[in-house]
Amino acid sequence: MNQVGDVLESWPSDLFEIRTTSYGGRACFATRDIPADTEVLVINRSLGNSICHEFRKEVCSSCFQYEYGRTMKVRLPRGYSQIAPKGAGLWFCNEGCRGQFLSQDHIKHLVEAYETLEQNWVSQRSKRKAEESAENIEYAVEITAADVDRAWNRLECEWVQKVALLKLSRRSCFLPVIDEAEFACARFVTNCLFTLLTADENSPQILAFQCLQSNELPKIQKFPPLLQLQQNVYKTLKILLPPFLNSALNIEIFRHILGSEYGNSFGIWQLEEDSDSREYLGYWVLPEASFFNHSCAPNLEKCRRGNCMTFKLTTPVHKNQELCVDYKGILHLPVQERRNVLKDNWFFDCGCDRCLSETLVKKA
Ligand SMILES: C[S@@+](CC[C@H](N)C(=O)[O-])C[C@H]1O[C@@H](n2cnc3c(N)ncnc32)[C@H](O)[C@@H]1O
Repeated sequence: MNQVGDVLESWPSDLFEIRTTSYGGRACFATRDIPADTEVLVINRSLGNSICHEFRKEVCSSCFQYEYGRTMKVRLPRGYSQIAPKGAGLWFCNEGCRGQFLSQDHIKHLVEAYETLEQNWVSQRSKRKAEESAENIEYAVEITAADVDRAWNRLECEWVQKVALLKLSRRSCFLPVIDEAEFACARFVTNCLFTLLTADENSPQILAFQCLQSNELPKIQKFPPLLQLQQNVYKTLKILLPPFLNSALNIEIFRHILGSEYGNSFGIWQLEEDSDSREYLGYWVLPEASFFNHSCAPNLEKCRRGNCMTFKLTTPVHKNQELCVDYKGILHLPVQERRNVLKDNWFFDCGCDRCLSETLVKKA
């Protein structure tokens, strides 16, 4: 994986740079005095996104518009009926959004891949019902890094190599029956592979992605069934993805996509409502925005406009001051509760100035 130095060469903003901190890995620091309300970063393309299963017909696949439970009106145009007779699980709020989505280079490969996953999802319906009631798996108490590596090595040696020797028509016997979470995850990884194949490999987005911190181990330790979920998704994609996207799929990239997703994704929230009543529609990964650390006294606010995300200063900052966001909407909580939320969800002990000063006051 790349070093941050490579990312900085083509960094999209000259207002801040990435440096290593003493308390929490890398973070972003202002390169000059900057006034309040400045947008320090604007991102127009995600590495990948995932819409929660229950919202997939109700959220625009292009701008994430959500209209209070109404199914989106616009589907793929007639010209796509050959490669995507079931509509590839894509819904749009209007033809402009559909046009924008379909205008991406090589988009037919993504549509074809989504359609294949969609057809598999529908065809497994009856098997899924039978499996759901049969499931009763026990998991080890504490999984180690070596356990995770071993599980993937086993999959590579015993499953990938065996399936690769089979004729295409025989491979479907080795398809796992997947559930909603696995289906959504398969679409997310497909979306990421598409971006990795079609974006400029020297773009800040791709270079930043390669440097993202992975939280694979703490996440699997906290939710052991995830390892099985990931392997089911990998098997599904290895068998079903058409050649263009399959050419980019290997275990290393797959683990990095999911490992980095766990600590670096941003929620996609309904826009029209306030923060107490808005729906959580899904999430997306924005690698260039993933070097902002959390602070319980942040100076940046995130704002989504359609499929564009901006990071704007809420106060003026001085040269060398750190630029931070609030990861979880927890600023109103007492210090120990904030720290528990961050530890449970993001696996870190918050080292921000506010936590340090409030903890010291408590101890004094
Ligand atoms: C989105 S990344 C931010 C960039 C990260 N520091 C890096 O080097 O890639 C989130 C991770 O940064 C670290 N981090 C962010 N905010 C922190 C804080 N307030 N205190 C300690 N660690 C923090 C944690 O390891 C967290 O999982």
